[in-house]
Amino acid sequence: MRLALYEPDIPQNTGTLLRTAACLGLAVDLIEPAGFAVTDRNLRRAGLDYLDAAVLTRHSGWTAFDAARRAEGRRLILLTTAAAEPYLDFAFRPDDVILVGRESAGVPERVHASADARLIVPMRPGLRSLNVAIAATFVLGEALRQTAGFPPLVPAHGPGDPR
Ligand SMILES: C[S@@+](CC[C@H](N)C(=O)[O-])C[C@H]1O[C@@H](n2cnc3c(N)ncnc32)[C@H](O)[C@@H]1O
Repeated sequence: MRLALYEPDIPQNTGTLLRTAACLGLAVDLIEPAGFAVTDRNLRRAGLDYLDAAVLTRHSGWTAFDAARRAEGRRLILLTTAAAEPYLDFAFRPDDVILVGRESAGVPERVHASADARLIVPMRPGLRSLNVAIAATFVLGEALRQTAGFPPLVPAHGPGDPR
């Protein structure tokens, strides 16, 4: 399972997602341009002291990312508020790429059309969207549950250890 971020706008969300992916053992594809300079300094300021544990691949743009994804034979699973299929009804595969859109505008039509599946986290009517990191976390949790992809549990912390 991989997580892909389409032209993210907000470094704090990218930091949250990189940290989440690092903790879950997921690689991240960052599709540029981003709305901020993608530097270690900016990502660390976004709360990511987990950067060393993150597996991050930067792509110069959509075309480069999509070519790499297709070459590896991975399905593209887009999370979008424009979907009709709830994510809980979908059968995930271990090598799927889960793609989230940019905070300001989601993804353009050609990206929408390239996806093998488009999934929604159901919401109450009249409300626009979830925070991108929250939406991704719902779906990654289900995808990892279905594919038995969570990291094995080992006793890592004592009660007084830093988290
Ligand atoms: C803040 S939302 C973008 C809203 C944007 N106005 C749009 O039209 O897509 C950022 C990203 O979070 C994800 N997202 C947010 N809420 C979602 C939901 N309920 N179901 C699926 N994805 C969601 C999508 O990937 C979306 O592109």
